[in-house]
Amino acid sequence: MRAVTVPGVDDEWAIRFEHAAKTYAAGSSSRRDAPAAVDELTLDVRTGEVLVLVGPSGCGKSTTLRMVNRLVEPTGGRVLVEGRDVATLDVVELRRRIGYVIQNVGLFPHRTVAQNVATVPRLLGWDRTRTRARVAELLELVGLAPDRYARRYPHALSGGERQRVGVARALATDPPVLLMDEPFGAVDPVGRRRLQDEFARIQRELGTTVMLVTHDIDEAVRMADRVAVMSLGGHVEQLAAPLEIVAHPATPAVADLVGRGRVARLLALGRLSPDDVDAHGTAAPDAPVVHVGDELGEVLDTLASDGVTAVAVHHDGALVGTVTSTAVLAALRRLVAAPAPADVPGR
Ligand SMILES: Nc1ncnc2c1ncn2[C@@H]1O[C@H](COP(=O)(O)OP(=O)(O)OP(=O)(O)O)[C@@H](O)[C@H]1O
Repeated sequence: MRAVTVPGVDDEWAIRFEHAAKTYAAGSSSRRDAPAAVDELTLDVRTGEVLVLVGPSGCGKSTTLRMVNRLVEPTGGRVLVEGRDVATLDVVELRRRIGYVIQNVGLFPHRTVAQNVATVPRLLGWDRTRTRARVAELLELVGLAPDRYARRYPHALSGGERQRVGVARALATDPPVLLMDEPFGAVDPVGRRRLQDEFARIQRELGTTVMLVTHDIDEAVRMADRVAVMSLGGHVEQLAAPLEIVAHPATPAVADLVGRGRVARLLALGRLSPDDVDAHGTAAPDAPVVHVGDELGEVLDTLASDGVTAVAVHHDGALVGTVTSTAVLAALRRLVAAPAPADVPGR
């Protein structure tokens, strides 16, 4: 927990939007303001969580994100980071404390990978030894061997490798907050999945508070601790854990977003629980084994690929029974039927 301690401020959140609003000025041809890109947004991002904003194009996701590092100045309300209203902070200082990763990263083309990653440490006046050590550490962290990559230029990297350099650069000074705008959008689906998994590992390791924007609901439910589904005007339709969003969409707009492919998402998010296990069931001695806590999708895969009716279930190293495909279906139904905990947008 690296939040600045401010008297009277609960440090469980790292970013807070208080009735934050943004109306862009209309073009010169019109005398009227455009409708609000973000209208009265109230939302907390908890310290150490990954909060994903997802929603249709133009609903205000990037505007919301950019109000945090003041690339966009709110026209109403306020945004606080670690207890402080960002409008009161020096913008350069603020941006040094907030990592920012965008699609196509924007690496400096005439600087090497190492020089790109060292951008903020150099601005902060770190000495050469400390900077070099940090660059090597970060490249290792994002899976780019320093001796192979440090001296290369961005044009000699794949899209995925460039994106990794962008993440390393954003993390150079271990910022408490990281903003990511479609960070994996330009990477092919397989590379994208790998980057998402690796980034999740890095985030867990560092405990950074992350706000990530995507229009891809699958990316949202895979990456997020909580998902905020937005509609036009930065309106939060639902704010909840990924499973909750998929199992219990709160509004028709959310239902629409998660509707297609919902069962596949439930299979990826739901876990095998002791309730799904038949304690008296028997499986062939050489039957494959699954574990309590495995993804339901993995369990179903095992059942399907081995052509068996039941597989053995282990829990804490011991055989506890068997599970069948019927039980997996029952588990899915239970997920959808379970009563939804109250979702209060913004908290
Ligand atoms: N600089 C700007 N000047 C005027 N209008 C803008 C500006 N930036 C964004 N907008 C408008 O504000 C609204 C919200 O845009 P924003 O980029 O925040 O949406 P988004 O949800 O991130 O969209 P996308 O998924 O397409 O990137 C849109 O109607 C957009 O046209």
